[in-house]
Amino acid sequence: MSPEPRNRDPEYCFRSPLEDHPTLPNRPPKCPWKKDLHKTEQSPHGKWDWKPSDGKILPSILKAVGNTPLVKMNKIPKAENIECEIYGKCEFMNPGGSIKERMLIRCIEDAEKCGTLKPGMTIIETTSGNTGIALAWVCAIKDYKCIIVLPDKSSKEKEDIMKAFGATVVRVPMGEPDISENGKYGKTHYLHKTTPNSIILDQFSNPSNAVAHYDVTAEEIYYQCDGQVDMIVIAAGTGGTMTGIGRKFKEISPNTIIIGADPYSSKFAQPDKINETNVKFSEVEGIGDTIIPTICDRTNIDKWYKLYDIESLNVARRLIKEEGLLVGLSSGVIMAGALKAVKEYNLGKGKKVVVVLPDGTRNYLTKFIVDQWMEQRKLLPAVNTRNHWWWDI
Ligand SMILES: N[C@@H](CCSC[C@H](N)C(=O)O)C(=O)O
Repeated sequence: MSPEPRNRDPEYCFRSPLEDHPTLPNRPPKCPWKKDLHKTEQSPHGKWDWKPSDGKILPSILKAVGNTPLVKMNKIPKAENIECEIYGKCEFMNPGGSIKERMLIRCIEDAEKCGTLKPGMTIIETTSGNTGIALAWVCAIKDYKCIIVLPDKSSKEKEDIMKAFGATVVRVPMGEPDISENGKYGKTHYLHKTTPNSIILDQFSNPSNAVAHYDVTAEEIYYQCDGQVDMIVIAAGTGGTMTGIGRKFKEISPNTIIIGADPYSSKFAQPDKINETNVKFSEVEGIGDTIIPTICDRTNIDKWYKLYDIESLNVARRLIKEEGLLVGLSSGVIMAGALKAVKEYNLGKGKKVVVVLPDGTRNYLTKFIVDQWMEQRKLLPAVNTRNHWWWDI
């Protein structure tokens, strides 16, 4: 199905381009991928020796990554008068709990092959959490040291999981300019400069991120749907999933409609004017940004939808309550975008829609699943269940 790829030669070895001063990871990409490249010459991507589990005993938990279930949704489509099939790609069922694991293993293995990552080194990364969990998890298994730079918006649940794997977690405040001393990229840069024998994998610029989804996640979806995928709905944080899945599908299934879902306050969506809003903050973690990371290729997105937290978080709660899918915040954005898209595109009986569900409820046990948390943020109407006389004063 896919073209035979080139061998990964040293010129493709990625090094985070650290200068003396921190810079934003939104440099122009160097990847030569173009829509019809695979028809004329070999893919620029290296082939990954990735073997999915055969269902027998695994040599380590790392081999349990991927092959996540694709699950039919039943009640939500019915309640919304939607006739097409909607399937959730359950990335929260990866062993570390998110979509970040294939790509993290790929980044590590590529760095090991290139010799930029050697035994005993310390890996430093800034993350909204899921990449950090995946990294801390792989480091625990492979005996690397790990320092995670985590914005204070990210949940305590995520921090605790990383610490359980043995990572050091350094919190940075929101609102600091990203490349300032206390900003997420500035702090990461400083820690790298001052930690001997350290490396930054740089998920925002590292092509191995997108290529993992191109080589594996996209192929899984195509296989699970027997080659009929009419629509895929995804979001972007680094843009790795979007780039990898988008590029592979434009090659193997060019009629698949690719939809991007983006929370208000983020600036990924196109055209730019649909991002215009007074909303400055979203509770959603892990997707959305105001810079477009180096690896993010938005050219394969056919249409973007913007979502408010009130709709996304309530849809995330419905995914749990009505479909039994223990999803996280960003899944609500993507599913809310999917509901709008299938209606607007008028997808009828027999059409197949895949909604990528990036992480799970475990990361947000104190957040959107708690009624009071939702009510405090006016995301759910506050109900006077105790009949307080002063309620409406
Ligand atoms: N700009 C956002 C999202 C970054 S994407 C990171 C990725 N999802 C991760 O798990 O690290 C932010 O910084 O919060």
